[in-house]
Amino acid sequence: MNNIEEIKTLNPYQQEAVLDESPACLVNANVGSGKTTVLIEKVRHLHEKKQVSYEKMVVLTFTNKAADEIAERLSRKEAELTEEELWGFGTFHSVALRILRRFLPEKAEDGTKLEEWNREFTVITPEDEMEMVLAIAKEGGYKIKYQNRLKKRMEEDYAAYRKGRTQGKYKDDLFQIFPLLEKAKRQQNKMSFADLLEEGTQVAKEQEEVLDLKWIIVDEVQDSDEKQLEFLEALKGTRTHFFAVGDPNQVIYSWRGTGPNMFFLIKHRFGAKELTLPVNYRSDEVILEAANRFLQFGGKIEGSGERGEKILVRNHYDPFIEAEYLTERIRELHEQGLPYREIAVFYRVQKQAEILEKVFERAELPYVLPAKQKEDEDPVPERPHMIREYVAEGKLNAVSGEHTMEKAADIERQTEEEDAVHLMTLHASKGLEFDYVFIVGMNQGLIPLRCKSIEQEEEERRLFFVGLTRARKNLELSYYTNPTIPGTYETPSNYLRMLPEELLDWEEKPGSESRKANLQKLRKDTRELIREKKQEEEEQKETRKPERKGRHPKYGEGEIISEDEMMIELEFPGYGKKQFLKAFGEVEVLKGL
Ligand SMILES: Nc1ncnc2c1ncn2[C@@H]1O[C@H](COP(=O)(O)OP(=O)(O)OP(=O)(O)O)[C@@H](O)[C@H]1O
Repeated sequence: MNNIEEIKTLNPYQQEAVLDESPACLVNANVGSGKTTVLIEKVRHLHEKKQVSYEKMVVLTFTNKAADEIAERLSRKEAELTEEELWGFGTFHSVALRILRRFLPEKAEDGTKLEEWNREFTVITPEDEMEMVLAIAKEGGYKIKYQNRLKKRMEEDYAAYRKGRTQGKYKDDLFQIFPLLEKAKRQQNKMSFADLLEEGTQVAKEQEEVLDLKWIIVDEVQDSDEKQLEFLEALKGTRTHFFAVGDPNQVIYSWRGTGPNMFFLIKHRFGAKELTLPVNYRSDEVILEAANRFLQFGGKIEGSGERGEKILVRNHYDPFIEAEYLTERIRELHEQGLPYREIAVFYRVQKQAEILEKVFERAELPYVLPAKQKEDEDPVPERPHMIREYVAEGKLNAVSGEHTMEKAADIERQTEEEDAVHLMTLHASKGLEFDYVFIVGMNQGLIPLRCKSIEQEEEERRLFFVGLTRARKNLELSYYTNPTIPGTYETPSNYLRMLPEELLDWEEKPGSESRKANLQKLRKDTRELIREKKQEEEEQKETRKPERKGRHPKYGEGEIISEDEMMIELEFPGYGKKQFLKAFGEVEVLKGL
């Protein structure tokens, strides 16, 4: 299908977005409304109909996976597309990196070390940067307090230093080390992720005329932070068109400068016209009605009108029992014809995967985890979200900073081919879709996590919204009676109560009717237990032998505790238990007492 035919299959809102040519346009899109579809069709339309060459476009995505998907779809139509042509297609960091590789000075031929970066720089991870700080401290005899928390301190304090702060809250030498670190990174030609973006912004500003971009297109713009915004502004010349799609309801990485407001900030910064994509093509009405309860911006999400099945809510004793249940349930679904790859299990914290993995492995149930998912999706949201794109896909090579399109496509194909259940955190589920979605651990204190602020609470709600809206047809939510993750309450999540009851098939619901019934049963059982116990005591009284006593010439009177043909044992006040051979006849058994 050529681009014109494909545009005809789009709905009028999508078509308007694809064809829009205003200098700046922001598409406020609902979840699952075809953002990716629009973005790809727009790029193709500009190229095929408007003769804009790919080199004059920058198409920024939030993950390498999304960038690869676009590049792959374009390559399918135009086999001879080169990586050079698509230099501007990628994440913010990878595009910044390519700009730097192109425009930074070349390495000095005579090998003299420069005080500035050259284009052969290597990219370092936050861990590498921390090692550099420790080396500088050791060499110069600088003091750093709380070294076990250095990584976190670096994130906060180094960012603050870059903004001009000269002293941190602890009385040590960390802020004196920062200028030395800056110098060392340049001398050693090493760049961190933050350097990539900052330096890339600088160079883009200087080279704006050379780049001469016709279009900047941004996906998931709601997740951009201040630094990324600066990069966009640096790239944009006076004649560059700006087109971005995003959904303020899906902001889930807001701890570093991003926030639901970013979407509206961008609109004003770029003086953008606003378009909408209201129709969700992904999920059935039951799922959308549930999702509507968690919508923070905009009106209702419109859907296809297909009703769908009720959302199952299930209670399991603990994560282990739950994992066993999931194994059986997933097997059952698979036997009914659902491919494993259409089933996903989402959880709030990475640790929850351990039990699932163990049980699935033992049961030989095929499953996959995201390529490289780790601490950045921890419950405590405090990592720079630029790391997310690096870690989420694991494709940005930390040394060269490059990722090849072929390799990425290979990885993609492999995952596509594998028929396996997807296990992932709610964070990692963003942008994906599955027929059947399980969200486990729906206990208060886990989903949502305990929050310290209203902003965090709102973000937790958006995160759950993202999770819910990944499902096309079926959703199953579950909570534990006996949760094992610290900080989790035994009560079901308030989010479950926020869902309209008529949409739910809630088994063992400890609310209203069944709760009353449970209480009544508990009372009845307890009464029965008490009655049984009393009866037992009565019976024991009846069968108990009357107390028997004996007398010993030395120890006096005592109680007979036990006796057989040979021995007799008595307990004497003040002397304790004593045993005697009956044959010696020392004990006189007292009758009738
Ligand atoms: N015009 C259309 N007709 C039919 N199906 C469509 C149309 N547009 C998009 N879709 C389908 O709807 C689903 C969601 O589309 P897409 O993934 O592009 O949405 P999205 O807005 O990027 O989602 P998210 O908000 O989760 O990031 C996909 O399965 C896509 O194929």
